Formats: sequence, structure tokens, C-alpha cells
Amino acid sequence: MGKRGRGKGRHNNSRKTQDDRTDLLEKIDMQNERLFAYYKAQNIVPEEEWDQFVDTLRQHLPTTFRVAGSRQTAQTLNSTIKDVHVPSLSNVVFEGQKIPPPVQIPWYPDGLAWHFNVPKKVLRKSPEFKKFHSFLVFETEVGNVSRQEAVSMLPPLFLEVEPHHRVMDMCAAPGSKTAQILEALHAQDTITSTSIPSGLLIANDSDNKRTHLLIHQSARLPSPALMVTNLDASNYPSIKIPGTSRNGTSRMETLQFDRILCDVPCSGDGTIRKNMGIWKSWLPMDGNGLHALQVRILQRAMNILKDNGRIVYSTCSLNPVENEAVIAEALLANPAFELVDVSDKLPELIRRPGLHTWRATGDRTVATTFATYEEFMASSLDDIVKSKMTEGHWPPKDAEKLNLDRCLRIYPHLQDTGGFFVAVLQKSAKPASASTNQTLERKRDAESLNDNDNNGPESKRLRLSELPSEDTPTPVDPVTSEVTKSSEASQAAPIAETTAQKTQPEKKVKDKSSGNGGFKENPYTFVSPDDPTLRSCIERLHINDDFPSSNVLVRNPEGDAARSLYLANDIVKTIIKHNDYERLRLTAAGTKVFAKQEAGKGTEAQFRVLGEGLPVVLPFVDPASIITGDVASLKTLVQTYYPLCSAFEEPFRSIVEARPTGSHIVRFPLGTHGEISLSHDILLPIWKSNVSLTLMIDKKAKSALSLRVFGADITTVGKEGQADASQKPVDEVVPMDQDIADDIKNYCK
Ligand SMILES: C[S@@+](CC[C@H](N)C(=O)[O-])C[C@H]1O[C@@H](n2cnc3c(N)ncnc32)[C@H](O)[C@@H]1O
Repeated sequence: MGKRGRGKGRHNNSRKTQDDRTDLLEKIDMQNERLFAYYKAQNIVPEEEWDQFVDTLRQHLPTTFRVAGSRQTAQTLNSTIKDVHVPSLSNVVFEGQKIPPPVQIPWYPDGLAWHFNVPKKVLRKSPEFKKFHSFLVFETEVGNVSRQEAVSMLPPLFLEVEPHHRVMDMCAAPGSKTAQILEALHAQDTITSTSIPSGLLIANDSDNKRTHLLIHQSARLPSPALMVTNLDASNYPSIKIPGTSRNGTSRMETLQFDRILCDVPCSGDGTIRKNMGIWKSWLPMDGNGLHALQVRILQRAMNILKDNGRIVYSTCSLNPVENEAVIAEALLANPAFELVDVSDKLPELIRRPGLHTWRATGDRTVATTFATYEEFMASSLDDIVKSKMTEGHWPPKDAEKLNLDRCLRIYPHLQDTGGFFVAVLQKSAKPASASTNQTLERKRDAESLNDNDNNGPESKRLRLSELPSEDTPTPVDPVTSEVTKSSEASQAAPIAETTAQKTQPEKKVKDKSSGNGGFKENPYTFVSPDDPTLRSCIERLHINDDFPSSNVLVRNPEGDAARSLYLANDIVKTIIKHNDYERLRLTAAGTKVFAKQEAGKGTEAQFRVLGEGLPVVLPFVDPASIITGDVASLKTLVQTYYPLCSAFEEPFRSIVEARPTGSHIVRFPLGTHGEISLSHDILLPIWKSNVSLTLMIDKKAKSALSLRVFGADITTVGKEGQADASQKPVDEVVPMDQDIADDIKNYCK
């Protein structure tokens, strides 16, 4: 749950929030002469479209959502929306007006994303929309639906992630794009079981609190391939993994990524339709001030990308200083990279090309904008203002050669969305060509201009040469597999930083984490495959020998299986084994599969399989050990907390009575059972005590299951709170990257 609307009176509060929001929309003066003057000067839209562009900025943004989860799960839920909900919403008339049903976003693959624009009071009062709304609320809470601004769904689509890819999401929180990337890594999952992809996703954010939001979000799609780190992306340390040199000797190498997402912190003016405060606060300095960090993050991504790998750079800002200027500066410094022409991808997406010319300014009134840095420096503006700008804020001399038109600009009036910018960059494996040599010359020109003392203080210039480099692989001791001390010292910036971090961990950590305090997480430690607790889980649940028991970890330095057991895939295991977790500020790794269940007095505690862990474990479980259930038993388990075994009908009753106490798995097979029909098998973990059973999934998952199977929330909590939940606006259910004003206020500026 987000920070809003907890506890008593939540329902009234959330309604109040909605009303306040509508009032705000009406009251706020959606006028900002600086913003208009700035964007008119950029020529971002043709003169004849300007009024339509501004009118759209002033309109409320429609609700958009994406059906999440693996391919199979998503398709099944999408069919429910298409075949059950949309027909029931197609003839709704409210206060004499026909209300349009949700429609699919035309460019989103497989029709899995939806758009609807319905006044709040319709959601509250129309029985059909109320039901649909409840469905969205519950499915969002369990992660089958992701409420996400349409344009924010774009970057992961252009990233084209495959299950074997090593992927880095550099600025990941709160995690809506991380979830999309995870789904792509897990494309091979089935509706009941999770694959163990060979790939990797490192989701990173420099804000410690927000990494926890990220962990919460990604718990909706548990993955053994996920790691979460809490570092400054512009200075991300190199990750070491063992490799082999050309002559066959083993050595440590730097991990390089196939795909990197740089969804960088930005001024966020593309979100003005949701974040109305931007109307009042917008200044050109918002973007100017972020430019250098944005370049440094992109540069770092370029350094850790594999040959032929791909980077997607994106912002929810329309400002060329945060967009084309960043791309141009990074391309000039990295001739091996080029912008990818993606004009044939997502053909239904209406986009405009990136700009080759723009006019930056340091003048807060935006009375003047400047075509070039030289023009700006020759102006009568104050020296302090001048010192805050760099040449990189302006277009380079022959910007056309960089193909900046291959960038994508998404304007709100084109398809009723937020404003957005995306650039797709590819690293070629070829040496620099004649044209890239020219680029190098331009870079040298640019650097020599930077060296001119009249061009502002040295500290304000981006020193590209200071960025960490990945060139030197680190030899490894063939016996111990450890990095030798001397080679460690020879690594440029990342290692220097590590050494500093080791000697003064607290201080350094504080400096780097934007005031979030020291790093207090516990390390992950692998347990022995022969660990008695692990062996007991494996035996009791009839898990076969293919289960990767050497990839099971715990979260304490001693390696004690005290509370929870996690499962990681091979690459996550390798990274954990060969890198200092404090240096990586490793916040999460792998997925939790088993947890300790305290038993009653005098009974020994056992471990149980978790709801979120079951899909990962299931492919290894002996099918004969799985109990077959019936819909009546499922209903009893959903309705009651601890139903007695004797409350169930035969044959389920005798089967469970014959089972030992502890963790078991029940399969409810697909098919029609009286009035209830299951479109696929449902597998759930249960706990059997001496006389009763418990369904071991959390209450939100139970409510969503109930709503899906029985058409209503028949859980105890649901019966008490359904009215409350169904009234809760869907946009208050989960934080959305473009939806929380705080996100923009606190983190994107
Ligand atoms: C636009 S938001 C990212 C939204 C996210 N990709 C999503 O789709 O949910 C930018 C994020 O960058 C993070 N951030 C800011 N500076 C950073 C840095 N130097 N390194 C890494 N992350 C940073 C912020 O904490 C914020 O969460």
C-alpha cells in the first residue's frame, strides 16, 4: 500500500483526495509564460499544432494499465477483460450520457495495455464500472495488473530483452519498468510455474528508501534472476565474474551487460497533466541542472555495455537539454555507439523525430534563449548564470551527423498521453570508422573549447576522462580464484572507490546515497546443499534432485537457515560469490522460496513453501505428492482462516487427514465444477496442523483469487472491507512512476 489512505476513514479520505484533485485541476492556473516561451523557442511542434498541444497539457490524463505477468498469465487475464468486462461496460449510460468502455492501446504488443477516461463519479456510482474497478484494484494489488502511464511502458519495449540477457536498470525505482523487464526475462514461464532464466536483472536506485519500494514491486513477479542494488548509477562499480582468457587461463572479468535501461532522473515536465504543481514551478534550470548527471549516468552505462549491446535512454521531460543534448554529448565521447533507427517498431505509436537544433538558456525569465554556447557566453547575462551552463547544453556543431532525429519524442496531443523521450543506442563491435573518426575530432574540438579559461569554471565541466573505464580485465589467481591485490589496485575509479569504502564504510556510504544513511543490510550467504533444514524442505515437499539446492541462500553472515531461504540463478550466485555485498550495496537477491513456520506448543518448527516461492519450486515437485482439491474445498479455504479437516467433503477430507502436519501443495484442476469454471489449474500452498488446514497466501492474493474464481471477495477480510476497497481509486493502489507527485518533486528534480 502506498503512503496514502490507511486505517479508519480511509474510504472517506480517498474520496476526499479525488475531490481535492478535481478541485485542484479546476483551480490551478494552468499558465506558465516561461514554459510556453521556452518550448515555443524549441519549435517542438509546428505552429499550427501549438494550441492543441497546450490544450492537451491542461486536460486530465486518462487512466492506463497493463496486464502484467508472464505471457500465458497475462493472456488469460486479458481475455477476461476483453470477453467479460468490456462487453458489460459497453452500454453504460450515466446521467444520460453514454460512457465509453476501456479500449486497448493500439501500439502495445498483444493488446495487453488499456486506456479509459471515465469521470470518478462514474467509477463510484455505475454498478458495472464499480465492479470493473474492484477487479482492477485487486488484480493490481497482487501484481497481475500494472497501473502505469502509457508512455512509461515504452522503454522496456525498445530494450527487447530476452531470457538469457544480462540487464541493468540503472535508475529503477519505483519499478514499473523493472517489472516489465522481469516479465521479458520470464517470457518462458507458464501459468503455474516460473522458469529459472539464465539471464540477470540488476535493478539499481541511488535512493535507499526507494530501493525498498522496488523490492516490494518486484515481489509481484518473484525471480531468481533479480538483484537490487543501492548505488549512484553515474559511478556504478565494476562487477567481477570469473572468465577465461584467450590462452585458456582463468581470470576475473568485468561483467558486461546486453541491455541497459537509463530511465534517468529528470525535470518531469512531460508529466504536467498529472503533476499540476509543475505549472507553477517550472524553470529552465530544472533541466539545466540535471544535464551533467544524466550524461554521467549514460556514460557509465556505455562503459559497462557489451559489444552489440543496447541502451535505452528515456525521460519524462520534453526538454532537449535533458534529451538530445545528453545523447549528443555521450555519442561524441563514445564513437562506438550510434542511435538505432526504430521507425519500423511499434508502427501504431505516433512519434516525432528528435531535434537537431534547440535553444538553451540560463535566463530564468526565458526572455532570451540562445542558439549556441558562444552566443550565450557573449550575452550580457550574469557571470554566475554563465558559470552554471556548459557547451554540452547546446547542440554540437554538426548535430545531423549524430542522427538525433532517430530519437523519439512523444507529445501529449498525439495520442492523449504524457510527454516522453526515448533514444535507443547500440554499441557496434567494429573499430571506429571514418565517420566516427570525424566524431572524435568533434569531441576534441569540444574538449579544446572546454579548455578555454573563459568558458566557465573547471568544476562545472563534465570531465569525461574521469569516468570509470572497463578496459582492463583483472587477472585471477588460478588456485584461489581470487583477484590479486595488485591487479585490484590497477582498476581505475571503481576500485579506488571500493578501497575508500572499505576503510571508511559509514562515511563514504552516507556521501553516496543522497542522505539516506549507512548501508545496514545483511549479507546473502549460500547454504550447503546438505544443510539439514534445506534437506528437510526438499524431502517433505518431494522435491527432486534437479532442484538447484546449491543456489539456496540465507540472509545472515553465518549461513544459518534461521528464517527464510532464497533461491538464486547461476549468474546471481556467481556475482554474490565474487563481489563484496557492501561495495555493491546489495539490497535484495533472488527470490524467497521457503520460510519458517512456528508450530504449536511442543511441536518442532518446520519450513513451508511460500505462495510466491511455489511457482519456482513447482517444476521440481513430484506430481504424485500434490493433493487434488475440488472447488468446494477451495471455497472453504478461501472463506475461513483455519477450517477443520472435518469441514471438508470427501475425498479431499480423507486425503488431507492422512497427510502429516506441515507444508503441502494442492492442485485445483481446470474445468467446470457446477457454476464455477476454472480456465486453468490453480496450485496453492497449504499448511496442515493437527486438525485444521490453512491456505498459505497473503490476504490480498486471497481476495484477488476469490474475485477471479467466485466473482466476489468472499474472504473474511473482503467481506468486512470490500466496500472500502472497491471505492478506493485505482490510482491509489500502487505507486506509479508518473503518478506520485512526490516522485517528481523529491526524486526527479
Ligand atoms: C524517473 S525515476 C525512475 C522511474 C523508474 N525507472 C520506473 O519506471 O519506475 C528516476 C529514479 O532515479 C533515481 N536516481 C536519482 N539519481 C540517481 C543516481 N545518481 N543513480 C541512480 N539512481 C538515481 C531516483 O531515486 C528515481 O527513483
